[in-house]
Amino acid sequence: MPEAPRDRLRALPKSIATVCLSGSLPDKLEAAASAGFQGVEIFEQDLLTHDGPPEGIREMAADLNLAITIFQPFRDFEAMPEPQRRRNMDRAERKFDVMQALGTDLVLVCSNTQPSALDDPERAAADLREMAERAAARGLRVGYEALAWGRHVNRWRQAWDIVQRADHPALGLILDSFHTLSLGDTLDGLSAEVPGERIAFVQLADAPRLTMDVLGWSRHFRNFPGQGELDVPAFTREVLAAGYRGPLSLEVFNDEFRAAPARRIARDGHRSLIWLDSVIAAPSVPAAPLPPPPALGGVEFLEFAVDEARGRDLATFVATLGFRLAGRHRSKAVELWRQGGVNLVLNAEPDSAAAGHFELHGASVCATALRVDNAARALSRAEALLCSIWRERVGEGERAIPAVRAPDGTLIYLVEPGARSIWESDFHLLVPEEPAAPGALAQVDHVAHALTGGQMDGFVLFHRSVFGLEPGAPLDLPDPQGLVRSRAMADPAGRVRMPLNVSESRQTATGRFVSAMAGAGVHHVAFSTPDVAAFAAGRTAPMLEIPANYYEDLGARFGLEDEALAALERGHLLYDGDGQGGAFLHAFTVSFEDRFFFEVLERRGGYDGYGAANAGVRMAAQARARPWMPG
Ligand SMILES: O=C(O)c1ccc(O)c(O)c1
Ligand SMILES: [Mg+2]
Repeated sequence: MPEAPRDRLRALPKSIATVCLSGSLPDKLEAAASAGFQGVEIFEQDLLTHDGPPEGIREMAADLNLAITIFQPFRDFEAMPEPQRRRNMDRAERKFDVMQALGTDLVLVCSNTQPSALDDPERAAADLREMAERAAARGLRVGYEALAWGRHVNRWRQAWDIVQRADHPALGLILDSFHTLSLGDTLDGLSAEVPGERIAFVQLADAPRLTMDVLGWSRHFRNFPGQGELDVPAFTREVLAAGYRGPLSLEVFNDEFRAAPARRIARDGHRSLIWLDSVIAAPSVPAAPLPPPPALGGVEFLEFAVDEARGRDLATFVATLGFRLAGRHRSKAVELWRQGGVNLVLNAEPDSAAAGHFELHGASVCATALRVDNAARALSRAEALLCSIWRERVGEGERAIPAVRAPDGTLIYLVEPGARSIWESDFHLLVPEEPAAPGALAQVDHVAHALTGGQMDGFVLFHRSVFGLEPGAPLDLPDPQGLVRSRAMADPAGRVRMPLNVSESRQTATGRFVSAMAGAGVHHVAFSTPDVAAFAAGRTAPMLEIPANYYEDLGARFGLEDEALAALERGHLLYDGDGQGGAFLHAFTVSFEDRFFFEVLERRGGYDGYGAANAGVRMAAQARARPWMPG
């Protein structure tokens, strides 16, 4: 019986190129092994800069149980005129010496980029045949990869044509998802044209869609599968369908990755392959290697780390938005503030996860609780995806809520609907539920995060793989003090939404937040209401002032009546439309100590975005506004 693609992937060794990781070569090997990889690609540059013989690398890798899957790259080899041709053969022999010392049998030859290279597939094939013959004499193999910017060879079909012409058992084809997908090519037809055993090696990388030269794109902006916008799952499916059985190897050139701790990046890399494994499954495959992502029912609560004084201030602030004290924890210094389906937990309990967070970051969101259909299953998925799990100590009779630690160190609690709510089991509830006033806040619509440079890809992968949130297209938002890059994550039903913002500048709204917070965290929380006009009319919250010019322009852009514009302006409301009858009305509070702020919004007619068109106006207003101060 033919194996299902998914089962094949699970059996394939997972490898990562040393070029993905920061640090010395021993650091890189150690990080790859600790993240659970079985193999590494050794980049020549990492070997050249290493102070020690290749035999030492071989031993180090063996001690870590890492296979050296390939040595690379070997450049500008094929189809060179003489005398370079002869010199290249000598160069190859010297690389073979290194490979034997390293203990790897495969070398990657990438297609020639030299202007002097001949446009002659027969010559390219003859050169590769000779190289393969020399390799075979030592028990080694050669793989040929088309670089997307190769002088004459840049598509996998051209590389395969040359490999076929060379017709040597020690020469195979190397496929790299970036080179194929960046040119708009696919592997369609691969399994009909290339026998699996002729594929010598497979490299995987994703990337954001950028309009720039492909070399620069490849050298600086690749990322791990699931972090970018290329169809790496489709690519991988084709490779497996062709019968390839070798390693799947991550090869990512990325400036941010190379500036980040190697262990974190290696763990993200392994997580990306586990995720890939789960999404390439054909629907007909029965056994899931990963429990499916949870069905999400929204945000059950947000927990703020405070001390007693900050807790009082924050309570005063949220009261202006209509929240009421609804309960006190049975055994801890924790209050519940509630409105509609929104629960805000103010945690001032010493010696708790919240207290640790407060020490480090000050008043801020330390945990988000998601409503999930099955907490145990969600937890086992998270564990399989290399996440760390947290269990807070609980008092007698209180409910233990399991949590996953997010990449910023905050907790994500998993709350399952139960016979007794966590509020009933853990809190003395104070006020009975009342019917909602007009304009009352109903749900948490989205929780926006501010990230420090280099954190975006890790966050995207974490939320995509663990919770099944899908990333939207990356957006550039203009702050008066610099650029904010944004990407919104949401579950398919739109119940959990999480825009992620990152800024290189410390002066933008995002950058100031990250400075104030000493790290990444929740930047703002948006609440939905069925009637934002009623909210605005009855508001006592300190809202962000919006300049009159904004409303002038709005009238012109959307053809709104003067009456409607005046109402928006009175309510400090921003407006966006999706061109399909959907509309978005939203207003912002000033910030709480320049740390975080709240948004109140109404979605109409299926509007699915976040008012990105208004982000520039909001950020400029925030640059002018003073934070809210108690009293
Ligand atoms: O950027 C490069 O030159 C380069 C080298 C080797 C590879 O395998 C590759 O994909 C790119
Ligand atoms: Mg490659």
